[in-house]
Amino acid sequence: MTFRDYPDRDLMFLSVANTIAGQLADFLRREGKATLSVPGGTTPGPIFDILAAVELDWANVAVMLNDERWVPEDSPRSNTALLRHRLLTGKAAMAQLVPLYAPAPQPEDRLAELAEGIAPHLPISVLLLGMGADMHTASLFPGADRLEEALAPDAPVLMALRAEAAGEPRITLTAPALKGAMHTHILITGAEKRAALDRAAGLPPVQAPVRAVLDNATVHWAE
Ligand SMILES: O=C1O[C@H](COP(=O)(O)O)[C@@H](O)[C@H](O)[C@H]1O
Repeated sequence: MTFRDYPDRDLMFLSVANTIAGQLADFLRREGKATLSVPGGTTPGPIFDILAAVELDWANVAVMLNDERWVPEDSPRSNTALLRHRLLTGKAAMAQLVPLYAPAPQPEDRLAELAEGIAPHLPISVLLLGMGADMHTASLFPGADRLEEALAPDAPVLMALRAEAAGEPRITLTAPALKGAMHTHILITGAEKRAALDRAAGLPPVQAPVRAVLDNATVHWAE
């Protein structure tokens, strides 16, 4: 793991967005396409704002979420809505959204077709992850009903999980899909998450799911 701390959040957002844009540009130059996978939640919005204004061949960038809360897009909890409003706009409006949600009562109802949609866009070129103070990343929550399966090396790319702390049912990329990414960045803010990251480094992934992706990640932190 590489750890970078920043004097303030604005500097961190700018620097991480700049790094991601550079890595995407490299993929586009070498392969003509790239996949960017990103978190939802409260932390990444400013990075999305910066990226949306960057000049890139966005039409050849597939953008997907690492995980989604099983709520319709008009819910304030929808990670897809966040993506549409903050990232897939401006210069990035041409990017291709790979959906992680489709209307249905339960994620299992649409899991197979959503996984099929993701498959052509793997491995992920650039992965940006968030982390909760409980050490969950994507929707791999400690105590989730199928966490051990989702952490296993032979896990399917996408799974539906439920955890008390998660609120609604979740759909999430599993550990092997996340670990297959070519570049991995974890974005965290505040003292509580920094302490959680330190704790996670000494715990097994089943207790601290973020541990599953730490080895090859660059962690970006600002107070
Ligand atoms: O529920 C989620 O939480 C994590 C962390 O979110 P934050 O609000 O603490 O930044 C996020 O990475 C994940 O994508 C999201 O679904």
